[in-house]
Amino acid sequence: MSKSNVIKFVTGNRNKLLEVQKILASTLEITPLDIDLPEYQGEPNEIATLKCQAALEHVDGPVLIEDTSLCFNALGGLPGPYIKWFLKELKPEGLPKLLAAFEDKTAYALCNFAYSEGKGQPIQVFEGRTDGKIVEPRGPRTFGWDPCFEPLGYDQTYAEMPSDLKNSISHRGRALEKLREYFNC
Ligand SMILES: O=c1nc[nH]c2c1ncn2[C@H]1C[C@H](O)[C@@H](COP(=O)(O)OP(=O)(O)OP(=O)(O)O)O1
Ligand SMILES: [Mg+2]
Repeated sequence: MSKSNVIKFVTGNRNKLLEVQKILASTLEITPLDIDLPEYQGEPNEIATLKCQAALEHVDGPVLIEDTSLCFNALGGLPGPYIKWFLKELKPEGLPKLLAAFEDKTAYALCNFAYSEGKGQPIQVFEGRTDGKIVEPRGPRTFGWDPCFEPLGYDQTYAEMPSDLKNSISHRGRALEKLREYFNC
């Protein structure tokens, strides 16, 4: 157990952490805690709540977690929160193949942050969504499915964009806008 008043952001994903730190910059102080939390099933907001409850078992004090989904409209929103396993097995080039039989290539990225001041305290969820489409991978393969996701209104994939542009329109950036509103910062 680590006790502190600063918010512990619990994630096993370094790229997420880097984006969150860059987006929040000096507005909200977070310190990372590298723990692989369980991968739950359910609706994205339920998953975020369960993940936050699990994180509260590791930390004494304020906790922040997030869970990310990539939802294909032609597949009724799947893979959704299970995108991690699809990406692991299929790699980015496999994702557009899932939609080969469909004309509709549209998709949306969802990010659900969950925050609690501590064990026994309420859990607040903040959701951000960015609509786009699934394309053949383009750009650096630095972060997950970024090369396959082209946000609506742009001709670059997330991977091809400068990070400031991605962060200004991304599912994660939009969810963190709500978190900042909540904290008034
Ligand atoms: O902006 C993103 N751009 C591209 N790929 C992304 C992004 N955000 C998450 N991803 C990937 C990571 C993981 O393969 C899956 C989400 O799964 P998710 O459980 O939320 O992430 P994770 O297990 O890597 O880290 P964590 O320890 O915070 O749960 O999509
Ligand atoms: Mg995870």
